[in-house]
Amino acid sequence: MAEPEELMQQLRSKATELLLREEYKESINAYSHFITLCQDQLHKHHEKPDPNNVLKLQKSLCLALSNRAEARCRLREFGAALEDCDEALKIESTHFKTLLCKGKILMNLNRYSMALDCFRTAHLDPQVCNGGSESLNGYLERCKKMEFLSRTGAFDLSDWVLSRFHGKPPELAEYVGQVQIRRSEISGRGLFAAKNIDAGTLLFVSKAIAIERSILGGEELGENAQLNMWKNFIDEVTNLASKCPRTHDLLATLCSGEGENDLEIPDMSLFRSESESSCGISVEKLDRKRILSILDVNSLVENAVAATVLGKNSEYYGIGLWVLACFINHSCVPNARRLHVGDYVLVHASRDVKAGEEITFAYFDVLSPLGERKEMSRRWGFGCGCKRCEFEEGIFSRQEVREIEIGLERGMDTGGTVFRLEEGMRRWMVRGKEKGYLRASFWAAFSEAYGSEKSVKKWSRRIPPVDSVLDSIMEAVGSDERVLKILLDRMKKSGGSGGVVEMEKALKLGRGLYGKAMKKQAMKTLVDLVHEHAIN
Ligand SMILES: C[S@@+](CC[C@H](N)C(=O)[O-])C[C@H]1O[C@@H](n2cnc3c(N)ncnc32)[C@H](O)[C@@H]1O
Repeated sequence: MAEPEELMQQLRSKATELLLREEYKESINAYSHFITLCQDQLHKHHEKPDPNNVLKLQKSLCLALSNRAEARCRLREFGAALEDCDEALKIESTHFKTLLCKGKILMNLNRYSMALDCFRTAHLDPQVCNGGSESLNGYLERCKKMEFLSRTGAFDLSDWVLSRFHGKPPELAEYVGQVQIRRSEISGRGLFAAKNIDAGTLLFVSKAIAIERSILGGEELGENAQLNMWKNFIDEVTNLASKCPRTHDLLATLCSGEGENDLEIPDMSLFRSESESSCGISVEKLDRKRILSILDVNSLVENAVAATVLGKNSEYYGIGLWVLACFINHSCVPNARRLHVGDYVLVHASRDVKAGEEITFAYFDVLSPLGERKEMSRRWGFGCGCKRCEFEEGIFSRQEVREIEIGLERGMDTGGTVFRLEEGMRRWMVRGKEKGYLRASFWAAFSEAYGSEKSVKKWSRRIPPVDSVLDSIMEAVGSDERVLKILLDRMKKSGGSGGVVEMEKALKLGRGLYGKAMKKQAMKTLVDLVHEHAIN
């Protein structure tokens, strides 16, 4: 046997063995060596053609490229893996193994319809009849489902919720609904509703670029453990950005805390599932320092106050990056909430939103007074200038409001506090939504006063009915678990499940909290879980 051929034989066996042993890096090296030799041989044949040998070499090259793509795919080096697949398909356009691998890569990149094309072409291969069909059919079916979901946003979590999160979470896919990125009056860019949207409507579903999770030991996660998580998280994102051009370019669209108002408005197509691997704009290469700043400004904690994590217990803490969610600014009168399911975030309207209105999250607890919110937004690195903060600046500077705050700190009767505040609002001519703002700011007093039987009895003639208070808070700050809990407690105390009107109200709150991805029966189960304190 001629020497190069022998070497090639050895390299091929070694590369295959390493691939089977899941030693992907080493396998890639061996395949790369083999591929170079193969290409050299083919080049030589170009000058002195020997059709039989050329065919054999081309077959070997195609298979080697396909296997290297598989190894690269396992290491999540999707960009390079796709290039290998395309090279292999240039040699043999219907190569079964390559089409299967390319389909899997495209699914990982959320390019479902292109993945579907690959699986459909692979289906035409005669190999399908020789045992390859089972896994292919599995991928084909999964991909069809994901393509449909990403196009329609028809997610339904009902069965999983009804089984109280037993079993695997339902399959999700990335989806972008009626939203647009535009210049924001709040700060930099923001996400906006492209049409009128009612409470509970899904705005988008996004898969995390990366997530780092930990189980809480005791009450909290220790400082060291937190630092460690943070470091691992930055390492993972940096590594992914270096391997995947699309991830890199998506990260490059995010703000790093500087020059926010001069940042470009990215095209929405970049966030749709079928977008190209790279966004095509020339961006400066991100270094670790810049990635760190980007993560600092944009990462989200899964179990934050304005989020619900389904299917996990409360002993759990996770930090992650969901790109489209990074364009949502904060408001103390937010209109959107997020639901975490596996590695996906589902963002929905938490109350009715008008076309052109900015979509906003609560970055921190908005059921707290102005001073506390100011402190929390300072920690985030900005001063919030939303309309509620603007209105409350005037109100909180009043001597009477200061006295109420001090009274509360000193343990003043909460029913009395509510009474004083409601009286004050009448005198200061506070009307409509603004009443909801102030009630939300004094939530601690309102929840205690309306949550205690004794207090309700003592003050019921002098303070407004709980329903109108809860309605106004919900209208101001959207749905919140704590508001729902008070409503459910009242329904229970008034005997059983309460009236139809109250149940409808609870379900409406539920839709604002968890979105419409659940049928009525599943929403009832969720609402029950809230009452049993089993969520968050
Ligand atoms: C996740 S980004 C939001 C999108 C950002 N505006 C952009 O253009 O990329 C978070 C940053 O937006 C700004 N921001 C968000 N909400 C704000 C608010 N209510 N007031 C002032 N700045 C805000 C802050 O600079 C914050 O660090």
